[in-house]
Amino acid sequence: MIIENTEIDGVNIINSEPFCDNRGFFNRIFCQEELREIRPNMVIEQMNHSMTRLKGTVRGLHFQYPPHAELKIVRCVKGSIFDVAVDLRKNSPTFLKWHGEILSAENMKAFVLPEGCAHGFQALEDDIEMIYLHTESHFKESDGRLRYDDPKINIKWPIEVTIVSEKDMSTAFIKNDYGGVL
Ligand SMILES: Cc1cn([C@H]2C[C@H](O)[C@@H](COP(=O)(O)OP(=O)(O)O[C@H]3O[C@@H](C)C(=O)[C@@H](O)[C@H]3O)O2)c(=O)[nH]c1=O
Repeated sequence: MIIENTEIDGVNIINSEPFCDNRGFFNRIFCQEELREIRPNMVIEQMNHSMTRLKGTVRGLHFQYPPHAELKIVRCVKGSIFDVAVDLRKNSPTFLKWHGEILSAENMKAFVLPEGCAHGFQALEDDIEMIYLHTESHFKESDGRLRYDDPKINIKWPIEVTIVSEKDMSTAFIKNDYGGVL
């Protein structure tokens, strides 16, 4: 696994080389030892799988508030997506900045989002599938959301937005005195 940094501290890309032969491939998704430089002794509490039917659909932006703030590692295992991290750590030099990356079943990249960053993505084709690894379980009461189209973040989604869930559409826009998450 080769770990790349981005302009947002703690937001990393993990590149991996699959073992290929005439049967297909074998690829490592998580290795505590190899990811030690990101987080020593990382404990994965939950793993989730989602499918998104329609190209252009946006899910997000989501995070969990403390005490259940979590690190997430996400991969696209079918199709391709535009994946986004937004920095919500108020003392960070990149507060409210975002980083986007194309993840696909083909490029096998994983995106690491640390505690205090929101996550969202857009399906770049129909029937995409995502795998998530989480260092915290899901806590409904710690659910945090931002609008995918918040002008204070101004994410440039690559294609026309087709579907957004009702819950995500009913999220409030950021106020002027927004204090962040961490
Ligand atoms: C996120 C989540 C949802 N759920 C339930 C709640 C709800 O009834 C149903 C669907 O939830 P949502 O509509 O929030 O699903 P979705 O919009 O796909 O939420 C996901 O979005 C992306 C961007 C992320 O980063 C993920 O961590 C997750 O928040 O699944 C769980 O049981 N466990 C979970 O970890």
